[in-house]
Amino acid sequence: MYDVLDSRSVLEVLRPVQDPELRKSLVELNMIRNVKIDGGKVSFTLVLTTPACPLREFIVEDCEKAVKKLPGVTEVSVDVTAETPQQKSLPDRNGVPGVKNILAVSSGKGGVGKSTVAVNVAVALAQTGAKVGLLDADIYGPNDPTMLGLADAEIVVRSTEKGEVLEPAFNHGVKLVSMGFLIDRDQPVIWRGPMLNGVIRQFLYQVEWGELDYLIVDMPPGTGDAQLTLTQSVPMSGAVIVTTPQTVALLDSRKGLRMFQQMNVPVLGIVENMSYFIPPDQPDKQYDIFGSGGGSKTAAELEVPLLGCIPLEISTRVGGDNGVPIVVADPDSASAKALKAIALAIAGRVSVAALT
Ligand SMILES: Nc1ncnc2c1ncn2[C@@H]1O[C@H](COP(=O)(O)OP(=O)(O)OP(=O)(O)O)[C@@H](O)[C@H]1O
Repeated sequence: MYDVLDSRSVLEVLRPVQDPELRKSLVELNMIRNVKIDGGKVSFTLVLTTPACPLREFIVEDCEKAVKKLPGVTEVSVDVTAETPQQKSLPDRNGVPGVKNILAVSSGKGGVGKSTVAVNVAVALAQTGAKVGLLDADIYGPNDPTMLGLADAEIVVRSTEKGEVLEPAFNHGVKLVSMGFLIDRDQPVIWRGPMLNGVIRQFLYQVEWGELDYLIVDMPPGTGDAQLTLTQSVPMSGAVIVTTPQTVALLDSRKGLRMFQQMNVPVLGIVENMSYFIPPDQPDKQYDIFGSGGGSKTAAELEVPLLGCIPLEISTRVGGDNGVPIVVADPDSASAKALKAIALAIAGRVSVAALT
């Protein structure tokens, strides 16, 4: 079929290979670059659309199989890198310079594990090599500093030509700015709309976030001022809604979902947390403490994907309290595996939305 083994013939055999999520040719998406031939050895770079690509191995295997079909090929070497696409811009909302995607982690009611999901998803994305920031906008319970092992960190304010800027704290590969760094944890704070508005905008635009693939915003529970400020200020790549299997939590998450939809923020999906309890002394057992199947039912009803279900495990709570998220403390636990899969699913959906 091909007389000579050259970069053109390599690109031609790779042309039918598709990105399974984007359903387009890798060659046409400019994901194959730098093709080199050395005797029978073919090497090239595969540029994925996110370092957290859930189908990385699958795509590499497809490429290798296709190129090995070329006569004369003795070895195929694929160097995998990633370029996360910038989300689509909106005419009425300015993005944050250097930040490619802003994602909200939200919940209809408190205590469902929203911060646990936000922190672990952020760390799991960073573990894949993505550049990640976490903005803790949960003014009523800013737990992210504790969960990320930064309870005693102090935020640095620097004066620059552009005015004062905040330097985020950093741990487990994630940059963090939190209301918790600004308020005295033992003092109740009454936030009025404009004040809250100002702080959220400051956290978006006056923080030295640098280059980020993903800025994850841990929202306060409910559908109040913070949600409005955020969705009206910046273009958002999407929102993830955390719920538990109970009916009340599900009803509340429906409200949250509608709010994002009204603000034209794509809802990437629902995460069901505390889906079932795994006793530490009987890891093969499961108890459906809060019922079962609620997350998938709501997801189906509202026509959004269920991104995953996270069990209730003592080690997840301990990881949060100790500042070592479960995806770091016990990466092989059922919760960590679920959280890592959720992080990859989110990254995959964000790339698809940006490129289609
Ligand atoms: N899957 C889980 N297994 C065990 N414990 C969990 C799990 N998810 C969350 N928790 C624990 O439940 C408590 C509440 O979780 P978290 O703070 O993440 O919820 P939240 O929805 O952000 O709450 P708030 O509305 O107060 O901010 C924490 O102690 C956390 O460690």
